[in-house]
Amino acid sequence: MGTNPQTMAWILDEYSKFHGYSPAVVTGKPVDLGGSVGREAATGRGVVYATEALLKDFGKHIADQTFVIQGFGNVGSWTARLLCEKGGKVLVVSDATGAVQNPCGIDVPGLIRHHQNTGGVKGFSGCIDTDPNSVLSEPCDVLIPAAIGGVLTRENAHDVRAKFVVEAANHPTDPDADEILAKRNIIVLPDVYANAGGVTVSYFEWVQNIQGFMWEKHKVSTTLETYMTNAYKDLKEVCKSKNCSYRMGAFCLGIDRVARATVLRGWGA
Ligand SMILES: NC(=O)C1=CN([C@@H]2O[C@H](COP(=O)(O)OP(=O)(O)OC[C@H]3O[C@@H](n4cnc5c(N)ncnc54)[C@H](O)[C@@H]3O)[C@@H](O)[C@H]2O)C=CC1
Ligand SMILES: O=C(O)CCC(=O)C(=O)O
Repeated sequence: MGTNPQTMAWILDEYSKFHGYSPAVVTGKPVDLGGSVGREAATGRGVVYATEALLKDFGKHIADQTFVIQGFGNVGSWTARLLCEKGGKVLVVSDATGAVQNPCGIDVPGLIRHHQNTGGVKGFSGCIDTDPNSVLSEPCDVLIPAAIGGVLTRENAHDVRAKFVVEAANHPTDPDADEILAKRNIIVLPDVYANAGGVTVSYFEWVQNIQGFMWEKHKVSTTLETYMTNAYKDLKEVCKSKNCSYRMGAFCLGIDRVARATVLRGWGA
């Protein structure tokens, strides 16, 4: 958060001054300096693939759902843009400058232009300004926190009026809120899966850097879609077999993979 490809270019440059040109040492670089095409959009794109997989499982589609998004930086704006392209209706968007609302669906490309011109979402002419403090309790099908951590707490989890929470930000839901949302049958898709599109394309960037062979945009997007869709299937299977939440399932899956690799290396008891 608060960084961009320019920041990663400085890290690359500083490291390379001491160790020689080493593009694979940092990811999220500008494409002109060995970054991957598609990395900028990757986290939002991954959030959308994850949301699509979740909704499909519940017999729903992005095109018939409404969305509220907190945060309109890299992750929030790409998520909004791609949801909109798939026919989803984004009702409310907020950022550090304020919040905007349009019950008929926000013109996301217009909001992106307004954001580029003014540095925030506040005052966008296609919407009405609304209270940023009530964003998490706005009625919608899917609530997407895509800003800072710790925003869903025991103080406000009772007020959430979404059916699904897709964690695009890192740890937006604290453990108390997680419990409250579960009791209220609100499905939470955890950050460890939902926002993994970013780190996945960072992995693709690293692969491209060490191979010295850059991929085309289509390959990045389609490979990411395969990873996110397969990961959802694996996650769902664990949740079913253990009768647990998506968060618990994701942790079980991750820990089990590390444990298996550890035992295979001869570290077993
Ligand atoms: N950029 C990436 O590839 C990934 C980012 N994430 C997580 O996603 C979240 C967002 O990251 P980015 O979009 O990259 O950051 P960013 O710096 O591009 O954007 C952050 C956004 O949050 C807004 N914001 C800050 N404080 C706020 C508040 N109190 N209420 C509402 N909005 C607020 C800012 O105005 C801005 O729109 C962070 O939690 C980050 O850790 C997770 C995985 C990958
Ligand atoms: O790009 C990466 O390697 C990590 C991105 C990520 O997961 C984050 O910003 O939290």
